[in-house]
Amino acid sequence: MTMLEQGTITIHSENIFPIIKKSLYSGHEVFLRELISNAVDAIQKLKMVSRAGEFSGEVAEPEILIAIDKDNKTLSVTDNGIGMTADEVKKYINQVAFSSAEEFIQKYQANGESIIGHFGLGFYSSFMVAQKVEIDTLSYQKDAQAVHWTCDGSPNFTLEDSPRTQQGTTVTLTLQEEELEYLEPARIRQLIKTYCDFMPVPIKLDGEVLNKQKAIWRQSPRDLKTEDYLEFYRYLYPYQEDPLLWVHLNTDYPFQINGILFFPKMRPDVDVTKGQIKLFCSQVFVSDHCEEIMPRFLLPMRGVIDSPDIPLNVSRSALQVDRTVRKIADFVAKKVGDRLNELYKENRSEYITCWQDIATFVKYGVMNDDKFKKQVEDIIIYRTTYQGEPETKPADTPTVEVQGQEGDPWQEVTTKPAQKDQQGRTYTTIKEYLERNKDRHENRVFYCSDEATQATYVELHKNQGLEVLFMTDTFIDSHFISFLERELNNVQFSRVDADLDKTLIDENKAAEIVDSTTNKTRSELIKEIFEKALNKPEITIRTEALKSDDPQGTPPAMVLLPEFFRRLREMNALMQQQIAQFPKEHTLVVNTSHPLIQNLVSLSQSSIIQGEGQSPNAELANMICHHVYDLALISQKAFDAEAMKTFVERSNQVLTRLTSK
Ligand SMILES: Nc1ncnc2c1ncn2[C@@H]1O[C@H](COP(=O)(O)OP(=O)(O)OP(=O)(O)O)[C@@H](O)[C@H]1O
Repeated sequence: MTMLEQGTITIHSENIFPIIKKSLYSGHEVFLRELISNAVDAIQKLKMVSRAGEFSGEVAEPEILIAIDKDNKTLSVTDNGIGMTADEVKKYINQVAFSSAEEFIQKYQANGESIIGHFGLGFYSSFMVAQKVEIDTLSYQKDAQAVHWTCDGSPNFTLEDSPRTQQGTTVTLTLQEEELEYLEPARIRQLIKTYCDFMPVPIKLDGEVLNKQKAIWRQSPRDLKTEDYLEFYRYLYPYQEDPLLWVHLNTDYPFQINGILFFPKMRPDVDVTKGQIKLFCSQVFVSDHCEEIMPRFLLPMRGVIDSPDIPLNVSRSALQVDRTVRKIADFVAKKVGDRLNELYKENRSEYITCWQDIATFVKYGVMNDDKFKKQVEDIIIYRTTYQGEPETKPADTPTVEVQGQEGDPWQEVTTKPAQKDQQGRTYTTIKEYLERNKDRHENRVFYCSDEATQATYVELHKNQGLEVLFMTDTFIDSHFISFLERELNNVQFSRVDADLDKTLIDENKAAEIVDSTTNKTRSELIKEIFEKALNKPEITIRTEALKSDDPQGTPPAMVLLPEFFRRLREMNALMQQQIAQFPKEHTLVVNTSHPLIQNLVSLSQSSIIQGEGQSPNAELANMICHHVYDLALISQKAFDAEAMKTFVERSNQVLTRLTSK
């Protein structure tokens, strides 16, 4: 192939200039952020040259002054930084996209100070709001001549000598008619607060310092106390409850990232899909939407991330695919995982206190991020009915302390970290649960998803020594249970009201014959009584003698919802965005050991003697069957308005009947 020509693409500044002015940044207001960033850079650069011994003069107390002149419609920003010579203005200002940063950093090796600007574009954002921009500047260099640069928004500029005697730079914008809002001090204050609050130089308007300056995330965690973190959190999120836990990010390699992430107290009104972390670039606020940068499961966290390595001038959707951004997201997730592990190992009781607030997003993270899962899977904890091992020495052990040997059981108990929360409730991991219960019910986990409605069932399990885990987070736990079942091969989760474990049933009592004429067992008789009274074919009546030292302590009847069918219903309901209704088809377990049920058998039998039909005892027995069933439903909160009305009416009738004897 013959090459016809080789060359450089030419850009006509007349055409490109309007595009830069209009489309460089999405919001006009960022021009102020850009000008102030340049001013901060100029001040930092002066410090650097001074340190390098290249500036013999006195470095004045750094400051940035904003001045508003309503009559002339001008807004100006003055710094006492490095200034520019005529040559520098020609080089850095007249050439768009030419920044001095690289050269500067290479020459002076930034030491603590970081330079914000990098692209050589920021300054031109002032044309988004100004019809004319002027620069008046005097360089720090010996015998420098001050210069004045003017540009009216066309690609033409003028550069002339200036009478300025003060070292530094003033940029003056004559605002366009439609941008006069930037002449309002309140608007300027608000912009400084938003974008420049943590910049390390005081920014003044009418003598008043507008910014906080202290960016504690740039400090070493070693120099910060708990109160510093809390004060910072309160500053960022006023009127919110204090956070329980935070992670201080502080790294230079492979990318630079600083920040503090707080785990907020979880409240039902927190929108977990909306990021609340503020994104900074070298202490300059960029955005409070960092959805593209943070792993989704960490979105509910709050705080600050500051990184000069996040490309800020590209579109936000491009951010999601940016490799550095993805690496930063992984890094943040890893740091969060590390912090949780550290707390779990070093301060278990604090971990447990925090758990309620962090559980949701830890679980969400585990389900969505494989690396995070590997990091934290062993520190996911559940509240349990297990009371833990004794924490104090048993009474019969000698009071004199003997040096424990390895493997000494007493030593192991006492050195085990605390597993209880402040209310004395015990927590466990799933591995500990499975290990502890493997002889009684291998690979089976009993759980409770709602303490109020499943209280009876939990009690029943507890009394028989079956350990129940509380997985009561409606938002995440049902998904998490399915996830765990997939992860932990062969392990099955059964809700306490799904079925009755054989350990809960007294098998011997079932076959006891109580009706000599018909040879029916008590169980058969009770089943018949209930089937007849309720007359609901969709309900399966099952009779069991529930084990207990005190039969009064067990319920006379309870409703069971088989695990598989219940989950299926819940899933269907979820897909149709409805709340799962209580299923019509369910099992009613009648407890044949309960005195009430035994009395019911006697009552029913006496009614037969009295003769069937409308005998008063038959009627009462019938009412009691309904009542027992209703009580079982009530404890599952499975009543609608109509059922509640019937229940109250019947309660009154039963009581009237009983008191009339
Ligand atoms: N107040 C100032 N004092 C001294 N030099 C300045 C000042 N403002 C701008 N400059 C010079 O002009 C150059 C270009 O500025 P500009 O804001 O366009 O880009 P930048 O700050 O380098 O990068 P960015 O586009 O990321 O803001 C700067 O690199 C700096 O050398």
